[in-house]
Amino acid sequence: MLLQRTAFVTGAAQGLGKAFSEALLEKGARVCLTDIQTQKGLLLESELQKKYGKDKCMFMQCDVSSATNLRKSFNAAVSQFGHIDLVVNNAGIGDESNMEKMININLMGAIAGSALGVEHMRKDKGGKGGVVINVASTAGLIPVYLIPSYCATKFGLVGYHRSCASNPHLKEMGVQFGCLCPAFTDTDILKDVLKVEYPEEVKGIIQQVGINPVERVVQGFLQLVESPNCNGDIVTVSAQDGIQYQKKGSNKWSSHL
Ligand SMILES: NC(=O)C1=CN([C@@H]2O[C@H](COP(=O)(O)OP(=O)(O)OC[C@H]3O[C@@H](n4cnc5c(N)ncnc54)[C@H](O)[C@@H]3O)[C@@H](O)[C@H]2O)C=CC1
Ligand SMILES: CC/C=C\C[C@H](O)/C=C/C=C\C=C\C=C\C(=O)[C@@H](O)C/C=C\CCC(=O)O
Repeated sequence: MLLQRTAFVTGAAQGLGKAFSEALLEKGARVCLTDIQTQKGLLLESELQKKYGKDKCMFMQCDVSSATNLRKSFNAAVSQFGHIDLVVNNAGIGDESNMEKMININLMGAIAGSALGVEHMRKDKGGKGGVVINVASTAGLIPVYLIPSYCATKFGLVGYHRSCASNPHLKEMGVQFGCLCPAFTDTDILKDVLKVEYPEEVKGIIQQVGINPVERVVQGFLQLVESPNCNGDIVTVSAQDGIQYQKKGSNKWSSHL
């Protein structure tokens, strides 16, 4: 299913973005890795090119909070690979002390990435169709009083996902929107969550909720992108409940798609 597909992944230098990219390469896809961290990204590019082949991946420095930067990176990826058919808007931060920056990256960056994805992929304007995956969070589905601004960005992103997925013109565009909502996962972003006003309370919640291993989130991600029809779907991944799906238009969660 992923063989011959070409993905554009933001925030791919480490954490979940790196793990999603490696999983896609493992399945035979080509990946344009992008991140604001140039050195880490270039090191990863060389490591992955050795493992999967030079023509399988490339790294581009890209700050998702700059629409111009994102557009240039999309164009470079298309020049290199010919087309893009999977966009993974994954870049994100958890800095409650800098609300504006967080909105620009977590929400505006994902919206800009989604819009560019649609522009490049839509069949009715010469594209080949494809899928946009927005990486939100369970903190985009349930309120968490300790991280309200982060929640606002992720609730916003879930709302954007649901709205885009309900566009009746998507069929002629050949584009689908899927949304991944992990709960706490073992990556560097968890360091940010401990910088909030009541870190002990966050630790208490994390202790109750548990921490996902990255591999479990990758499993949820792959199930979403490999689904023949993921449009409007939301996949949550948590240490407590594992992988759960909500199909478009349903308010029920189930353990299979
Ligand atoms: N780890 C967790 O507990 C959870 C994470 N998420 C989401 O998963 C996504 C990935 O985060 P993690 O891998 O966990 O964290 P991470 O901190 O390990 O990775 C985030 C990546 O985004 C990049 N990034 C930051 N600002 C950027 C910008 N302006 N432009 C481009 N790239 C930028 C960073 O350089 C880094 O490589 C984020 O959207 C996060 O909100 C969602 C739910 C749970
Ligand atoms: C700066 C943010 C960085 C990472 C956050 C990440 O995106 C993940 C957040 C995920 C989940 C948060 C869950 C929070 C849950 C709650 O606050 C409570 O509603 C649940 C409290 C206890 C759970 C025990 C129970 O199920 O009853």
